[in-house]
Amino acid sequence: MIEMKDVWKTYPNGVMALNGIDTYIEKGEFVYVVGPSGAGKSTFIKCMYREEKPTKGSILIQGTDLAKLRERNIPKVRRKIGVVFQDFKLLPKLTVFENVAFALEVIEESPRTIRKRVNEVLDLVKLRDKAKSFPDELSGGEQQRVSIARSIVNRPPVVIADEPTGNLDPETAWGIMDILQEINDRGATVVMATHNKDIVNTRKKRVIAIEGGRIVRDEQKGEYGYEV
Ligand SMILES: Nc1ncnc2c1ncn2[C@@H]1O[C@H](COP(=O)(O)OP(=O)(O)OP(=O)(O)O)[C@@H](O)[C@H]1O
Repeated sequence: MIEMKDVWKTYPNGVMALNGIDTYIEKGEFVYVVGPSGAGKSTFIKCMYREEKPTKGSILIQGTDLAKLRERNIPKVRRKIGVVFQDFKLLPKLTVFENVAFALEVIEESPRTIRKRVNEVLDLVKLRDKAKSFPDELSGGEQQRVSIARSIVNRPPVVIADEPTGNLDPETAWGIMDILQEINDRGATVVMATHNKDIVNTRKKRVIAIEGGRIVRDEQKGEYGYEV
């Protein structure tokens, strides 16, 4: 499903953020990416949806090499990948419904399909009653649920989340994990970078630990493994 082969990333300022990453993530897996601050987790995640282009190596997602992708083909591949951010990145002037619908409008789905799909995902994240609200009228947890709804409305086979619970209190964070689990149960592959020790140690999954831009540990049902 996702295969990284000898992936290196050096930023223009000379920082070597990834130093030879090799990994394979199977369809339907749920993977935590952990490691100290500055280890390269975000860079790893960003390369996975071609927000950053690796300096060397290949990243195959369903057979497409993201490292070789031409700029004009990026949007098409991004549709296969839902992305969830720590800071939600909702459009403040659009309602909840409009924020989620946006991804479908871009690909010119019919208004009927848009209404149906948006309502479906808003039901999944339990926010149908907030469809007409604006992001600043919602709590942090609700905003993150909108952002998850937006990430899956295209039905991508892969959902990538970079510290999705980083801005949320512990109880709200668990609610977000329940939704990501539901998405995984419905068949999507989920890759999530996190500093949340409790979540990793409670919801045992595959853990990939990155330090100094290298994978230093890769365990099924792994532990967080760092002090917080
Ligand atoms: N756009 C950039 N330009 C230059 N250097 C960068 C850039 N983004 C990240 N870096 C550097 O690359 C290294 C890896 O950063 P990255 O954000 O991937 O780490 P991280 O593990 O996600 O950290 P954190 O847990 O603090 O979010 C760090 O040294 C960081 O300073």
